[in-house]
Amino acid sequence: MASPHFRTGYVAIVGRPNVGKSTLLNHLIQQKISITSKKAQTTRHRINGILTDEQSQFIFVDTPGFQTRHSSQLNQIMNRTVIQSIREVDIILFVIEAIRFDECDKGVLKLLPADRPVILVINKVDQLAQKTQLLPFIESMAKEFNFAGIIPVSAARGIQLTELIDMVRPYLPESPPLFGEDEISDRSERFLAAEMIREKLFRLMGEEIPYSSTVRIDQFTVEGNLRRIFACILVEKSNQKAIVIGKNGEKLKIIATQARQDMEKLFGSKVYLEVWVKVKNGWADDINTLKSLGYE
Ligand SMILES: Nc1nc2c(ncn2[C@@H]2O[C@H](COP(=O)(O)OP(=O)(O)OP(=O)(O)O)[C@@H](O)[C@H]2O)c(=O)[nH]1
Repeated sequence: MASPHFRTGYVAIVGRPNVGKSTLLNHLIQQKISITSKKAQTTRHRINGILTDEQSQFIFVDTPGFQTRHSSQLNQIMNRTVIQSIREVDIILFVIEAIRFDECDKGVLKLLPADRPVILVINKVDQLAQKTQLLPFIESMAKEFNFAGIIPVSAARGIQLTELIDMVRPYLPESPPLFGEDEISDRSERFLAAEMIREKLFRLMGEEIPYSSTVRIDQFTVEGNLRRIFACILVEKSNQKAIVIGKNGEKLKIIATQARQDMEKLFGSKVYLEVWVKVKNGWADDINTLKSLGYE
């Protein structure tokens, strides 16, 4: 039974691409749901990760990085999703890198609502050569915005994450938990399967493949302890198709094998996975295609 003072609320994690939002979410909820890679802009959908302890339930809304360089429909939709998800939360974690506050960070900060508590999370402190640089940076950041709190962390190393959780807790409204103990994501398995493939794609391809490549699940069936999944990687150009497939299909085989192994762990079942690669010209600017792929 939840205590009468149990707290439950929504927490948004925002910040420009590559500051470590996905890493932070993963470490906070101790589960591999959101996707991280060296490539910016891998998180495209809103993902809810949930952390429940004895006193509270934190429902995290992971948001895509803001895009300022490109102006395709996809980026506009992504920015809209960010703003939308911020409106629905109780508290915002604004993530930046130690000790950097650039124009892109400023742009993100400007979009945050003034009527919501914002905690400044200064990530990657493990990378700091001189820890003495931190205090003056914190002082200068305190002048930029009326933050509810400022905390240096390392998401990757798990430094100060308990302290961050304790800082967030008082801002959640008193309420019983909204999700069951073992629910870690409200995203469907279908979506998570696509994310697994996409992560492998970006990890293996790096800069060779544009971030606008995407994964579509054509068929997802559960047959006893087997999930049968047919997926399709959509690329923009035929030369990219050849790159993804690789010589004798080797690259694609690695992507599919690694994705299948991750899925088997996540779903706790056997997975039969087939992955195809298709060229979809100019899909990033085709609003109807975006909608059919599940972008809001
Ligand atoms: N050294 C160090 N690296 C980190 C830390 N947190 C994240 N990183 C790295 O920073 C890179 C970007 O991390 P992500 O979690 O993908 O960043 P993101 O903000 O979610 O990026 P987008 O999805 O593009 O918006 C990855 O290579 C992470 O391993 C940290 O605390 N220390």
